[in-house]
Amino acid sequence: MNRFAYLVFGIISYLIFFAAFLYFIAFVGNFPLVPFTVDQGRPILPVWQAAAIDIFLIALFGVQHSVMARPAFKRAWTRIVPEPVERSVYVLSASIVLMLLCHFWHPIPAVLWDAGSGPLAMLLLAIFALGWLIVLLSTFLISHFELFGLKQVWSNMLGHGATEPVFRTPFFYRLVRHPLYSGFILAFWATPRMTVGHVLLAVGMTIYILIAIRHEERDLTALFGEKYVAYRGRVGMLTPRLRR
Ligand SMILES: C[S@@+](CC[C@H](N)C(=O)[O-])C[C@H]1O[C@@H](n2cnc3c(N)ncnc32)[C@H](O)[C@@H]1O
Repeated sequence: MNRFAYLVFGIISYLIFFAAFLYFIAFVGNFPLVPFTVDQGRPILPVWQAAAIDIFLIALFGVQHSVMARPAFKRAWTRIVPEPVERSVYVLSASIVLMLLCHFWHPIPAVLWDAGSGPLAMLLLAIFALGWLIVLLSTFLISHFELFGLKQVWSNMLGHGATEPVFRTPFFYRLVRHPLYSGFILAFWATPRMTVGHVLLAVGMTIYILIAIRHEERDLTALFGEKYVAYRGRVGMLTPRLRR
């Protein structure tokens, strides 16, 4: 019974994540498909008031992601939360924090650049789309269903134990160590019309990504040892390394 309940919980968490992810693409891209976007929806507040709220939301996102992903937190947390659903609880928490960010975000409308609607704007939109595509593809390259907790609840349903983490370097991962984060950075920065609010989101998320990489690489080095150290030595972090 528990196994089935965990599986249902895992599937529901995954579906909520997917809806939040699609919403977030529309939010960053300012698509009028959703009520709140980075530049539209909430009333315009004085700049410092809006900036304080937005920075708090980015920090909340960063803290949730960083703290709940650490091995020490997971060890303590799985004394309360059953191990098979630990990742699904993480995914659900991350989705809730992402939706809070989208819902309470306050635009700061001053424009920093505007490429209009010509070829440059098209190019920036294409880079934006490419960024999200890289994010999605990267999740499949390192194991989409494990990253989002479905593999864990399914293995548990079949009565298998937890699987050991596997070090993978397919495709993009041969060029850069963090393609998923590179994709996010492209998606945050590539916009035909950059406002102060949007640049705050892009800067905040880029800082978060740089901090996340530090923590993630420390954990990966502890987990995979020399193999990861060698990989780090030969492959660039967010952009391919130019050979001499
Ligand atoms: C949100 S994903 C981001 C992956 C990577 N940082 C990127 O930007 O493509 C984070 C998870 O991927 C795992 N991970 C990162 N690089 C990996 C690799 N080369 N092989 C297997 N797992 C990896 C980390 O341990 C972590 O659980």
